[in-house]
Amino acid sequence: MIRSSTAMGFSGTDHMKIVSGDAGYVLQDVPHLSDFIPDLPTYPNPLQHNAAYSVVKQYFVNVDDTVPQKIVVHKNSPRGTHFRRAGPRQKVYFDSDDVLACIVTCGGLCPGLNTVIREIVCGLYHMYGVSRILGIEGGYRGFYSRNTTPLTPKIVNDIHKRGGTILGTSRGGSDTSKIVDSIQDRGINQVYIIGGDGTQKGASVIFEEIRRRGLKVAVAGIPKTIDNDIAVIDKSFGFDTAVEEAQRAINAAHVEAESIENGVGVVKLMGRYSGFIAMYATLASRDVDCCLIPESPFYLEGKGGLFEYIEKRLKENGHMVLVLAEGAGQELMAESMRAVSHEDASGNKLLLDVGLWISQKIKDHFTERNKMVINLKYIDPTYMIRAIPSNASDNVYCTLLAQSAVHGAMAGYTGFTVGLVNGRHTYIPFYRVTETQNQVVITDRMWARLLSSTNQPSFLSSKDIMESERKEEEKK
Ligand SMILES: Nc1ncnc2c1ncn2[C@@H]1O[C@H](COP(=O)(O)OP(=O)(O)O)[C@@H](O)[C@H]1O
Ligand SMILES: O=P(O)(O)OC[C@H]1O[C@](O)(COP(=O)(O)O)[C@@H](O)[C@@H]1O
Ligand SMILES: [Mg+2]
Repeated sequence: MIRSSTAMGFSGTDHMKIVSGDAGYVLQDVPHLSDFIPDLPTYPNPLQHNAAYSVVKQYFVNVDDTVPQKIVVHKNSPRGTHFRRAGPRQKVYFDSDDVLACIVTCGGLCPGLNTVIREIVCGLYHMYGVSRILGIEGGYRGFYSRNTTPLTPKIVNDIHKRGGTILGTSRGGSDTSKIVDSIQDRGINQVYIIGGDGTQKGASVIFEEIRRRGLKVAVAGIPKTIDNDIAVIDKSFGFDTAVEEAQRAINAAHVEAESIENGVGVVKLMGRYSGFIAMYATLASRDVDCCLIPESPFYLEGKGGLFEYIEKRLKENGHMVLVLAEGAGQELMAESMRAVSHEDASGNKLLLDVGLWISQKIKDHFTERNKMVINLKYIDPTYMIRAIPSNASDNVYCTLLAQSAVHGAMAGYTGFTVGLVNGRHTYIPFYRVTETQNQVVITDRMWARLLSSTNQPSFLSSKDIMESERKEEEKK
């Protein structure tokens, strides 16, 4: 039995809605329009008359269905945190003719953005009969500085075959009250926000302001991050595509390196704070001798250092390939360059180019010491990877995310991000995806698999291991 408990009150940005049950069951629920607007009318879900869906047994999701965050459990361990299962509900809180939806894309590009836009438009239109959908151009600031563009299934028909976002995007410029004024003035009542961690923080404050004003407007986030750095969810869309495309750069580096004497191929991949793309691209390739990520500190000189390892690999194998995430070695580099730190328009730290820096360091080391002649080739495929359309599996994933968002908003849920948790689509409250970042845990099995596949040094002292374990403990 589920006992509705404690923190149903909403306060400031801590709008937590928590339901607890027997055996340590906790549901971190998402807000609903009826939480702050009384006596809202409901309507039967139009899908029940849809020829395709009406024949599906149990098509509508049971209102009590929830998905556990942890699926590995022990006999006596508490059941732990759960999220509301995504999907169509029997009752909806919007009459389709009254819906005016809008879609905005914010932050950096990511393969699959256009697919999500397409499937929100087609989902609203074909499943719910909603035909008034606006595109907000150029990210958050487009709400108040640009005209809107109408979106129909015809207009978005083949956009999933193109990279980028047809709506344009931007960093910075998220003026919450101007955005909500624009939503209110235009009569928009469903807002679909596609973007990364920064965007979801923006979506959360937009939702807060909408709730404060008591507007019947559903706010749904669709998490976008090529870096896979969004917490809670299994994986972000575009990540698979990025790992696949990164193989082309790694292959090129490998071909170059093995064709010349003492060839060293260096490839820099995306990953500001999280090295998932570098880690998975390395594991997939098998041509990589060393992978460096932000989560795992490393050093260059001396015993167990990178230079010693490169020399060893060149002597053993005649060539080597190094893959690094853009956020790797930032502290090491800042120390050696005494660099001043800068930020982009969204407040993200602007990184120094670790690829160029490390390439120069490697060249200097081998030429200055007159150790051996090396031939180093540096490849930075960042924007070539980011700009491609999503692959087949990401296309399917984007479709399901978009449809989950549409079902959630139509059912009156708001202030949520859609996400895959243990293979099931869920609605996650904003605060859970914005409070921490998803990072590679260097004391987990996956990083151990990588170390054993490349045979690179771990560069870790026992102090580093303890520090990593402490950080993980803090997150729990
Ligand atoms: N803490 C925040 N509060 C409100 N808006 C934010 C916040 N952080 C970022 N944003 C806004 O979200 C948008 C995208 O953020 P950015 O960090 O550039 O990309 P991403 O969403 O991909 O992480 C920008 O318009 C930015 O102003
Ligand atoms: O050149 P830009 O647009 O600032 O983007 C660079 C950043 O965008 C990313 O690809 C993704 O970052 P966001 O998720 O914050 O958009 C990072 O890996 C990279 O540091
Ligand atoms: Mg970000």
